[in-house]
Amino acid sequence: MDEQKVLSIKGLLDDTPEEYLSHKEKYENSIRKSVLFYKTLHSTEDENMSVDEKTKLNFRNIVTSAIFKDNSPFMLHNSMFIPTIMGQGTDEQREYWMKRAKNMEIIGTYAQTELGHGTFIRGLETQATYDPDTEEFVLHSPVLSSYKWWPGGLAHTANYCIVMARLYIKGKSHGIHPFMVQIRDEETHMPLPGIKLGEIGAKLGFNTVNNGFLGFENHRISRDRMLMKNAQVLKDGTFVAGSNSKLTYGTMVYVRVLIVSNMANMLAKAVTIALRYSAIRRQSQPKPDEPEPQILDYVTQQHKLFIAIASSHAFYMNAMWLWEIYYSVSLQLASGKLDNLPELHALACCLKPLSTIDATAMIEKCRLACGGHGYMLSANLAQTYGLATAAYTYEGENTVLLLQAARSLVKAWVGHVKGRPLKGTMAYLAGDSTVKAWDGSIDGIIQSFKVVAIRKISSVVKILQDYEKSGLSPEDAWNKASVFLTAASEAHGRAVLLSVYKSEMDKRAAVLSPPLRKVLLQLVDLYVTYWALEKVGDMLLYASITDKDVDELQRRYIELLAAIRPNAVGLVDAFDFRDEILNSTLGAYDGRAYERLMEEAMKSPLNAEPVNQTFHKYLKPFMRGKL
Ligand SMILES: CCCCCCCCCC/C=C\C/C=C/C(=O)SCCNC(=O)CCNC(=O)[C@H](O)C(C)(C)COP(=O)(O)OP(=O)(O)OC[C@H]1O[C@@H](n2cnc3c(N)ncnc32)[C@H](O)[C@@H]1OP(=O)(O)O
Ligand SMILES: Cc1cc2nc3c(=O)[nH]c(=O)nc-3n(C[C@H](O)[C@H](O)[C@H](O)COP(=O)(O)OP(=O)(O)OC[C@H]3O[C@@H](n4cnc5c(N)ncnc54)[C@H](O)[C@@H]3O)c2cc1C
Repeated sequence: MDEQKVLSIKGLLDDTPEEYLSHKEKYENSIRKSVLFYKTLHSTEDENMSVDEKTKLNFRNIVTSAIFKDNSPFMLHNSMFIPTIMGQGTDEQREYWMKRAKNMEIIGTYAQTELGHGTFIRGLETQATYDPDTEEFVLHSPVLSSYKWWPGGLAHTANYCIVMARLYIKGKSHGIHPFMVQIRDEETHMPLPGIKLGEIGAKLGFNTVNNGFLGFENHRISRDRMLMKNAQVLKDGTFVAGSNSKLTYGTMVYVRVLIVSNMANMLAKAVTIALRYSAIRRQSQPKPDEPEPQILDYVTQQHKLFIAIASSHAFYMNAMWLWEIYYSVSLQLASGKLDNLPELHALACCLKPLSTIDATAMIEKCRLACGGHGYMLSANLAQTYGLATAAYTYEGENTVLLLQAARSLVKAWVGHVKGRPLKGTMAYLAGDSTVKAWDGSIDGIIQSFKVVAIRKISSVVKILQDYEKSGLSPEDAWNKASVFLTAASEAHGRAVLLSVYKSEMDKRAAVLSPPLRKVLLQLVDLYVTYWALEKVGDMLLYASITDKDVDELQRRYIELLAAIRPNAVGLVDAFDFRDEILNSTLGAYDGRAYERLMEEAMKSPLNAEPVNQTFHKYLKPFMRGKL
């Protein structure tokens, strides 16, 4: 069913703006709409759809659920609960649980993070102790810090949950494994015995996702509730290890890839709002005898916004490219071939951080570009920022992931120096690490970014080796060099983002009409030129750019802004967001921002009466000196 039909469903859109609801009302309203939304979508699903098709439809669920201005309490059900069953369950477990989950007979979440640990998965404390006498696992939260904390939908929505817990058999720890746990009665929705559930409280955003906490008091589950695709516990308690303990972390890689495409979507929404508003907003009078210009004609405004359009395209192209790698590695993993998993992990550890760092910063810049009206919640820019900035932290905090990528880059470089061949997205590290003369072409600039990455990686390896020669342990050397390790990962990520965007666009250019090709390639040029100027220090240090070249780059950048200006509104219209999904007084297609701002203002409960009751209760006595 297309968005048109979905969005026309009565009751799906809010009469009372969510901003004026209480924390509890926001959640209850979001449940009401999520149920309406999914019922509508599921009522149209063709039962003959393959699982893959349905999964894609669920992706659309998640994406279109953005109309709630926040994310749905069902978000984790689709984005992690179902993918974990798919990726970590045996065929039999998949068959049973996927049917129930996809029909929404059960609602699930993914509980890994604890009050005391988020990044350090090996430090998780929730226990799953195997009892061979009863063929059960005993789930227990030994201390407060072991309570699951953060999972979306956990507080009041989900009745099942994938719990990542430390497996103990006969007193021995066998690491972290996934367990399917029913947490609420399917009829009464009451928490089951030995299970403590609750909500973690109000947050910067995600306030309808129902993030919760979960504690176990010796809660028993049957043996078949451990998802046993990658490792097994036999009836007698024998532990059968998987081919690679990190396969348990597979859902995280999947979601990190999903996040890159989601950042493309979030940034596209924000720049659509800000750019459309910039086209209708007129301000100041630089030329006395002319009317106030559109603020979009200020080059500083173009500088704030056009890079966001290009970045959304870049993230989308990189996400589609990364999805292809993900699917291919997933097929290889299914046949026991693991050797490309580290590279996929390293790529996700670069692109998820860079896309979330850039998107968060550019969404905030879109808000700032709208002046006072950008500060209104009715503009839906603050909420979009709140959703995007969460992705800096969840699914692997960005610094930690960049350090993970550095781990792979350092290993690859040390291996290369010893003569081991480099492969895949790291093959360029074997390339020439000096730029003879600055080549201001787009391909030349991208090559310079690769040189910057090579030089940063090789120099941070030298720093590590010098620290270790000085007597530091590898761990202390690593920590001491970690600022430059993350810088090396960022440089690698930049080189990947730029080169993939360019190459993916070049592939598509051949089938585009000449006018469309011209505009889209202008965005590629803008993106590459913008980042060369942003990283001009690295270019000066490693890519032999001169001050004359920089001057040329700056002039080219300004010309690109001017060239894109005539198509700017068309470029955001091409994202094709319906007004209901933008959900913004500033970004509506008809450009009636002022009327919409007033309409929304009048919905404030305070405007229901001309004099608020506090005047007579407090103000008047106060002003008469009688308080
Ligand atoms: C409205 C539209 C919405 C659209 C959808 C958008 C997406 C929706 C997302 C839902 C929103 C919110 C939900 C959020 C959920 C969560 O946050 S779930 C919890 C996520 N938590 C994490 O990601 C924890 C991060 N920590 C880690 O990944 C690991 O602990 C870490 C990488 C830090 C490694 O820790 P260490 O203990 O230091 O190291 P070790 O465990 O020994 O591992 C190092 C070793 O293992 C390899 N490795 C690590 N991780 C992986 C992996 N995932 N895959 C493959 N390999 C992995 C690593 O390369 C090292 O290998 P080496 O050979 O030893 O070098
Ligand atoms: C909106 C939101 C939704 C979430 N949803 C879920 C969910 O559904 N399910 C779930 O399981 N979890 C969820 N999480 C939790 C999320 O996965 C964790 O917050 C995340 O993994 C970071 O862990 P942490 O919070 O413990 O931060 P920490 O790891 O404590 O990070 C704090 C600081 O310490 C630094 N740091 C930590 N380790 C290192 C290191 N080794 N080297 C250098 N610096 C380090 C970090 O860089 C950071 O600056 C969610 C979080 C948010 C914000």
